[in-house]
Amino acid sequence: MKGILLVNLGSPRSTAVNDVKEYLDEFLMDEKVIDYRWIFRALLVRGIILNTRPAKSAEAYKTVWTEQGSPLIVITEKIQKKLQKLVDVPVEIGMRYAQPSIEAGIQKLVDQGVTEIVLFPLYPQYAMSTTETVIDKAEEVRKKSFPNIKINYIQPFYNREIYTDCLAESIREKLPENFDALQFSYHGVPERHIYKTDPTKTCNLNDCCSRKDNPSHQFCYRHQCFDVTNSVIKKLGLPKEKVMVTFQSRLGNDKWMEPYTDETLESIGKKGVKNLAIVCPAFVSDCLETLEEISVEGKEQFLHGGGENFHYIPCLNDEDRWIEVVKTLCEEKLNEFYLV
Ligand SMILES: C=CC1=C(C)c2cc3[nH]c(cc4nc(cc5[nH]c(cc1n2)c(C)c5CCC(=O)O)C(CCC(=O)O)=C4C)c(C)c3C=C
Ligand SMILES: [Fe+2]
Ligand SMILES: [Fe+2]
Repeated sequence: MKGILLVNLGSPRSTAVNDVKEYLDEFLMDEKVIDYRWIFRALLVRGIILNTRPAKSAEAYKTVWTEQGSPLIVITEKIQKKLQKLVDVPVEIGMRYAQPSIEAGIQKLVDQGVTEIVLFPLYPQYAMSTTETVIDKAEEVRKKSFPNIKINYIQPFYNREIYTDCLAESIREKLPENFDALQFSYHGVPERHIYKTDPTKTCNLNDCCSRKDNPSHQFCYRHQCFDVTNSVIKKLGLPKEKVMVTFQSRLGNDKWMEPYTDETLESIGKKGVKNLAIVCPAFVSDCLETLEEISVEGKEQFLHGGGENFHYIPCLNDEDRWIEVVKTLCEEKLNEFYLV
């Protein structure tokens, strides 16, 4: 029997500082997120970051937390429920960090008689810190606890027409009538991650990411962000001069991909962008990074820098057209089981 596991990043179990600390410890001690040797990672995470960040992050989580819990988990559950109505195989969810874990999600499927799983990492673009770590974790769990099940992974879907059509339509409906610019703010990654995962060692984090057809693109997060932006603005008929791509949420002292979202928001008001629309297509579901960092902090930065109207465009969340895309991508992979 087949089944589907939807995997998202995960959130702390509550907004208590200790729960946030436990979550950040698991997240940041992942070698695909902070890719230093264990001892240096532990010194940085446990010796520095976890002393101050949990309290700050807990305050931020409090501002977005709902009665049902973390927005990211609540929305992932909504996607699961809607998808379950459209497909005739069991659908469960699992989080890369904290609960419900990937292991718990697989166990639920196995308890329903599932032996072949389509696992969907809910990230449009590939990154070592997203898709890759999800697959690593799922393989670790499979080998340890479920050696007899098969898992078929859905690959990043940034360049699938059904996805970019869906995103473009969603943005079109939510764009305000008047805006001077549309900003695409993607979660950032350290530049080092891009070089590290480039099998061709040709990406220079510059023009090569915007070039067409380069073998490095399959593992280039930066290219994949540009590709989504280009597809969407073409479908919306927007001129490039009205569009910006920036990268948010940097952490630590490494050089992260530029330009930075916060610096851009602080400066564009003075450059004449008074009415801004902003969208975050690295996330399929709204979460701390969109609801607090962009909608609250980002808005303040923009207004402080001379901007006047800030319009946040929500993620795809549980929109019906997005659930149809999820269904199609899952069904393609479910059908592959019949081919082997
Ligand atoms: C969408 C893709 C994501 C990438 C790429 C990514 C890389 C990445 N993130 C951190 C550090 C943090 N991220 C945090 C929150 C967070 N990150 C993503 C997604 C990506 N991260 C999401 C969806 C969320 C929100 C989770 C939620 O519960 O809503 C946090 C925790 C919050 C905070 O303290 O600010 C950290 C820390 C690194 C270091 C990294 C790449 C190396
Ligand atoms: Fe992150
Ligand atoms: Fe590139």
